[in-house]
Amino acid sequence: MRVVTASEMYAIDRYTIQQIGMSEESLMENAGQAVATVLLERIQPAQRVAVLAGTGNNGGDGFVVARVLKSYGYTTDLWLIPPKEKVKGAAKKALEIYENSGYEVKNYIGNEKEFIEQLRHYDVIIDALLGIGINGALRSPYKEIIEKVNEAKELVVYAIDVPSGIPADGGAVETAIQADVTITIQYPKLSAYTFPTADYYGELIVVDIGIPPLSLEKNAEFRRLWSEAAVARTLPVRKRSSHKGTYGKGLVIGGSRNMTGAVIMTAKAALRSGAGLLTMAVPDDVYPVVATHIPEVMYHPCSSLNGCFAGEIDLITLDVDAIAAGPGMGRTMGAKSVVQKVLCQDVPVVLDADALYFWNDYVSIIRERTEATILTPHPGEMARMLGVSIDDVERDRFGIAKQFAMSNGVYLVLKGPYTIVTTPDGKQYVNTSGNPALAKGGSGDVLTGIILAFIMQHDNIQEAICNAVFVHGKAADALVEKEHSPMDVLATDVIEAIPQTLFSLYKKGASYQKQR
Ligand SMILES: NC(=O)C1=CN([C@@H]2O[C@H](COP(=O)(O)OP(=O)(O)OC[C@H]3O[C@@H](n4cnc5c(N)ncnc54)[C@H](O)[C@@H]3O)[C@@H](O)[C@H]2O)[C@@H](O)CC1
Ligand SMILES: Nc1ncnc2c1ncn2[C@@H]1O[C@H](COP(=O)(O)OP(=O)(O)O)[C@@H](O)[C@H]1O
Ligand SMILES: [K+]
Repeated sequence: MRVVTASEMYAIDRYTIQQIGMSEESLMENAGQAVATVLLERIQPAQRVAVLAGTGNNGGDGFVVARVLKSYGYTTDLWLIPPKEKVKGAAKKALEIYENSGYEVKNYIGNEKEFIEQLRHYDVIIDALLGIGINGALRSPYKEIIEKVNEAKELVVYAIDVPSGIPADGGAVETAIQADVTITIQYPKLSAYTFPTADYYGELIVVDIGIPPLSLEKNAEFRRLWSEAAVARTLPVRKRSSHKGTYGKGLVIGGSRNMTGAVIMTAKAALRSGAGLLTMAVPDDVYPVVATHIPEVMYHPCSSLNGCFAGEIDLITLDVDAIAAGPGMGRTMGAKSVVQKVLCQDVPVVLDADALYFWNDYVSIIRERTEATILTPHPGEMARMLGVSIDDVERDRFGIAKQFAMSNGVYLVLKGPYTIVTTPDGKQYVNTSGNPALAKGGSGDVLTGIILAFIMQHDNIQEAICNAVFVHGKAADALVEKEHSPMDVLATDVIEAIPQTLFSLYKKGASYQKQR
């Protein structure tokens, strides 16, 4: 499933109309019919429905929906919010068809009191007020209407395309429809995967209105959801002839006197995710503490300074296939020196947490690297690396991630709900698993371990990273689906949930894997 911006959606519509030859009216009819098909499955015939329609084409979709619901015998009122003469183009045509079918329009203007009075008699509201064409702050009377609808908590609200009032590409929200369900036309918009806008969507359903894929290819950047089916299809299959070396010799670098747990979790997660051989490089001051935890791992104690890395690490002797550095490493000159040495190795490198702290001192080395560099900042780390505020990052997660990954030639994992993986050539993948149980210290360390293990086992780095991010979130989902609340989950629980998550994904992919 691809994800688009508002301007891409307009370009797609234009191309479909002008180059492919479908009429705007037929697209609107398809949109309204597709939305109505979903509604007919969900709304009970006894429920009273109000369709609230605005000036633009979102309102146009609403006219089609109201006509279909009425023709199926549903008790439906169509409330037209603007004066009728403001409705233009395809929407005007859809309104004419509605009226020619013998159906009545209720005008909001002049009947504001009746509208408010009626509101409490409805069961269902179809929000066709504003779509992706919203511009600036909400104007009257939309603001008041939306506030009234939101106040009526017993109403079930279905929004068409986007909840009216939210910016389609994401950003700050002042007033917007709080939908129970949003039925999005053809492709989900960015705002469904950024916050605070995503909170207004409720359940998201995407309906196809028959736009040919060529219109998308010609007019939209590559941005897609990475879902369970994609993971099941791309998880690597272990060959019967394989041995531990087949699945990579990984190195996890981290730990310091104040933070011994992070690196242990990274290493455990890597082993649970299939790393063939794993070595942990830790400051020798903390080695005795760390070494008691994982019998399967090998150790490479490094010289310490005050419980942290002194700066030396013998990477030549270690001879590894991939490295993850950062968890619990501390922000010392010694740690910086170790990371610089790591970046000079010709193997894929994952940098997380403290290894991102001296970003400006690494940029020039990273840009020269030929093997993959994978950075996994959370929004706070991303903001610091860019010298902007966290709000700036959150407002434009997709844009910022793309610009950063392309200009530095890195794979960027911008974490958070709907983690975005961006490749060095700017392709973007939105993760669909995970829940707030992961909002706890240590979650990121676990993810780093899964990524390390997966990049050693997949042939394709993008698939490896996207699958790792998905498995991490899915493990947390599995925990809260049974036995755990979102409050009590520990990062170590997430590691323990990796086996069942991989088991279920492998089962789902089994039929596909047999065919290969
Ligand atoms: N071919 C197409 O373009 C299709 C469009 N579709 C629908 O059309 C929608 C986009 O249509 P439009 O471009 O007409 O945009 P909207 O339906 O979002 O309406 C924009 C209009 O709303 C008013 N408006 C804008 N900002 C406002 C504000 N802050 N406060 C109050 N009023 C404001 C203005 O009159 C503006 O012209 C999509 O979201 C989708 O629902 C679908 O029918 C499918 C086909
Ligand atoms: N509300 C949430 N929904 C989904 N995933 C989340 C949520 N909060 C955090 N996560 C995930 O948990 C991880 C947290 O990483 P990070 O902030 O680096 O944690 P830490 O540094 O404490 O290990 C990321 O993978 C992030 O995507
Ligand atoms: K809407």
